Amino acid sequence: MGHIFQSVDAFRDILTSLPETDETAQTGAAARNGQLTKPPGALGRLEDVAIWFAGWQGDSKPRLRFPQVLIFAGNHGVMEQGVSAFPAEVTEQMVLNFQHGGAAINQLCKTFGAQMAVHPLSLDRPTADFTKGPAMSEEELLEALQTGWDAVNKNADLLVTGEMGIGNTTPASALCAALFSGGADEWTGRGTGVDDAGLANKTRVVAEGLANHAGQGDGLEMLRRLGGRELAAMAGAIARARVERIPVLLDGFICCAAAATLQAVNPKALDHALAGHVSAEGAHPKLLELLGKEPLLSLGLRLGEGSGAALAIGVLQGAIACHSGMATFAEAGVSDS
Ligand SMILES: O=C(O)c1ccc[n+]([C@@H]2O[C@H](COP(=O)([O-])O)[C@@H](O)[C@H]2O)c1
Ligand SMILES: Cc1cc2nc[nH]c2cc1C
Repeated sequence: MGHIFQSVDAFRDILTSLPETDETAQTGAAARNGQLTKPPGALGRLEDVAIWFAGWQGDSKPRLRFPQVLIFAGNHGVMEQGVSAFPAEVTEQMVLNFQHGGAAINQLCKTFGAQMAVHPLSLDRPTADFTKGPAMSEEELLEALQTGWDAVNKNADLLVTGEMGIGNTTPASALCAALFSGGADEWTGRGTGVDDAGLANKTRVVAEGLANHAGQGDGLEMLRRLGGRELAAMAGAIARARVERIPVLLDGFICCAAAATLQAVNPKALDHALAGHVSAEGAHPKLLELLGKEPLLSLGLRLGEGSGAALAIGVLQGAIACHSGMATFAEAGVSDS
């Protein structure tokens, strides 16, 4: 559904009436799963994943042929507060690296046959420092949501949203602290690797953001005040995928914080999404628990750029290949008890 949003409220409206999974396809997939040549439950979580995917694809024997990986990049005014182990210019340098095929995500996309696109969002115009005022204006938030919305290929059958943005674990932590209970210290982690003094400084910055903005509006308003362009673009893409009934794999802490802003507006907004992995960022396990998402992988990654979710494409490919390709007991002439 191509759509030009005239306002953030128009985007908010879309979140109130989202399509649901196809129950018939899901029930059909569950029935098929029960007839496949394996002991019941022997493929463990792969079985649940295939049935879930069947529901969103609307086919009890689904296919996964066209995974899309979208990487959004943004810069952050809050970097003025010294919140990262790396300088802000690395965001743009990494965008060039993505474009030249030299990043981890390029290799993972090649490995799993995913189409990858990189969307830098006004890198020369960082968001405002949220300790001084809202990170974005309404117009800036809207532009980033629309970029994410437009980036989704409606012919894709799986979407991974990833990000690149030096400093962005700080807005992600501030968003979590504002959307859920728990103070700045519970939600703030080391990101790219700040030392103890850096972590204390970051926690102070998150606490200031909370003091200035928490409780001043819904999930999307928090995204405007405390988030960033790449987080908003991921939220826009995840929402678009839902409207197109394209299943989503969420990546690490920043991606999940962006997704949480949608769930804050509509508790069912992430029903079409699974957590690709749990990252090593300190608060990611707690965030996943609050989102009600059990991660598919736990490999100690803390890279971002969609990498953990891209790896989980392989898990989905395996789950769907088994579900749709295996013979039933009757077809194979195997005794079922
Ligand atoms: O995905 C994660 O959980 C994750 C955890 C820590 C860091 N990152 C990546 O590192 C950058 C943010 O870290 P920082 O320390 O600059 O806030 C950003 O480009 C993210 O993609 C990503
Ligand atoms: C080099 C580098 C690559 C990244 N990819 C995603 N976040 C990143 C942060 C850094 C610092």
